[in-house]
Amino acid sequence: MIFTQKLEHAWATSNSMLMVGLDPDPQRFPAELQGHPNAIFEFCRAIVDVTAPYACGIKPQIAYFSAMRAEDQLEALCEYIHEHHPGLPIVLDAKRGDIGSTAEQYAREAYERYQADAVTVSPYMGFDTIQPYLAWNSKGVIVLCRTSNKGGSDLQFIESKDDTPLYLHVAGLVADHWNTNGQCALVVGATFPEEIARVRERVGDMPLLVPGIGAQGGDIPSTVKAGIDSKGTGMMINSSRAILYASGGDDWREAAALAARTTRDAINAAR
Ligand SMILES: O=c1ccn([C@@H]2O[C@H](COP(=O)(O)O)[C@@H](O)[C@H]2O)c(=O)[nH]1
Repeated sequence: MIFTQKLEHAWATSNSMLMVGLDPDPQRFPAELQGHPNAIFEFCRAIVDVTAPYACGIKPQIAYFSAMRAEDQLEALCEYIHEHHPGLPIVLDAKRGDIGSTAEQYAREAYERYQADAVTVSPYMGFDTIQPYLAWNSKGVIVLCRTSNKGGSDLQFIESKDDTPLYLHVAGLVADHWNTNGQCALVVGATFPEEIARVRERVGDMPLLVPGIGAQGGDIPSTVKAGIDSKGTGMMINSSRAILYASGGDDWREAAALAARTTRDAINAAR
């Protein structure tokens, strides 16, 4: 199944637009996992198992694994998700961007090594750096557009051709020229609902990956109202730390499940 079909299926079967982010920080792990040789895998596996019923997908952020020399644990985790939660798309958050020959290797890393359904990429170096990902025509390519951090405005608000801010120019480029096979999605931060609405208006029903609720404080009702598509779905609204570390005590699994369920419900209440 291609990425967008898998995502549409996940939205429908889970009745959820919540994407659970995996940013595993061993210093914040519960006592029972301290010193465990595969602590990152075990922590993430438990989080996936308890939150899967409330999620439309899982987004591991690769830096949290590679910084800890835990790429093997990420590989094992992706295999585990495909085997035990086959309907859940995996979005590898890697924000790659490099010349074509190197991009080919990044694409193999994401889609072959980690078996990701989609990967995040930067548009900064242009179309020839995105093409190697698009060549994997069953996979998703999620392009940074209006990021959730304050400093995103430094570049993304610069006025490009015909006075359009750069983030909207990126949205238009992806919608009109790069998305020939329906594989693309855009990253738009929940911390900027006005820009979410402008991007939605520009790109029609293209899926949006929306980080920035939870720990970054984005408002769920305004995010949903701004980004919902014509079918009443269209968003992967990510929350990582607010779910992963909902409790540092023995009840960490239950607390993560509750945080995921409550977030899913808050998103649905605004649809
Ligand atoms: O614009 C962006 C793009 C990606 N991210 C990533 O999403 C999560 C957010 O984590 P929280 O704990 O929910 O704040 C993290 O992996 C970021 O690298 C983003 O925040 N903003």
